[in-house]
Amino acid sequence: MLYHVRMDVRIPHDLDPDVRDDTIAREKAYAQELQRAGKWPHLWRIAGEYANFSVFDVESHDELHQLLSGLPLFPYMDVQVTPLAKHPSKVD
Ligand SMILES: O=C(O)C[C@H]1C=CC(=O)O1
Repeated sequence: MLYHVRMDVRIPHDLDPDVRDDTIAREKAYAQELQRAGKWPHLWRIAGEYANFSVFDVESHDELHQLLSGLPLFPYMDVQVTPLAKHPSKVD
């Protein structure tokens, strides 16, 4: 199942810089692990924003929720999920 996900990162300005840097480093490692596993096939920066458009390829809503809620930056993100269905005009 494919899901389009928009993540807007909103790290509080008063967060300890060491905590911020560690969280961002752990986020990168986690994101790259999921990409290598084929679960996160698209990750694009939204130009001019601390936000991304992503596509996740997972088995279920529950798996998506588990992966998203495991993001180290999850407490500092607004996340919008859109389930994707096949378009009837798409050429395979
Ligand atoms: O920077 C972001 O868009 C947030 C998040 C998504 C992947 C990652 O490494 O950080």
